Amino acid sequence: MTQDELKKAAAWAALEFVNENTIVGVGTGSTVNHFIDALDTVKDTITGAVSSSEASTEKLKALGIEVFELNDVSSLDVYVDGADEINPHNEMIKGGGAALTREKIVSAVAKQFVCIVDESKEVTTLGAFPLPVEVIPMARSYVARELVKLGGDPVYREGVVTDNGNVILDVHNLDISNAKELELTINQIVGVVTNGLFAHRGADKVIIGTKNGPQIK
Ligand SMILES: O=C(CO)[C@H](O)[C@H](O)COP(=O)(O)O
Repeated sequence: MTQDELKKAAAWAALEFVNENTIVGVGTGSTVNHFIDALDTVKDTITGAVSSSEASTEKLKALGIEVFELNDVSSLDVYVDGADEINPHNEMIKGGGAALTREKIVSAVAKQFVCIVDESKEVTTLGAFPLPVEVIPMARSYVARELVKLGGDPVYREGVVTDNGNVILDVHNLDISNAKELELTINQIVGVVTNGLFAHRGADKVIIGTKNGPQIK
């Protein structure tokens, strides 16, 4: 099976966590795109969705799924999203698609975070995937120097502007043995909007697309 087929299998298995008459939190990325296709098959049973990116919003609306503003929704049963890496504690690196800030906001509102990944995303220790950090544009060089002090090698993701009008630094070679601590440390740097460590709000359920079928942990 290809990586995309494994992503698709994990995404469709997430329908199990979608309840009737609810608003579903929807993430961003190629795995989530499969989930949105799956959601299309049950769209008459749900109230609608809250989305974490312009890209997902566009896809949801094109299928006729109503997209609500997060400010108009007081709670979400479930948020379904992919990840770039996930460790055995269900801590993740996210933001490969530059949607990390809205993803963190929508997931904070949800009672349950269901992470959908193919098996290549499972790691023992986070950090082989460079950590995305969303930064206010004028703070880019300052934040980069501070990230170097933390042992990282930040690389400016040229040509990318987030849905919030900010830029992304992808930080290589960080020691992420303590993801919760590093998440807070990086958030303390002035000019950082969010970093892609989802450790304090990790996944509650993980659906892994494997060659033997989707496994739910
Ligand atoms: O965090 C994300 C976007 O900001 C995605 O969930 C992550 O990059 C995984 O993407 P894909 O499903 O395409 O592998």
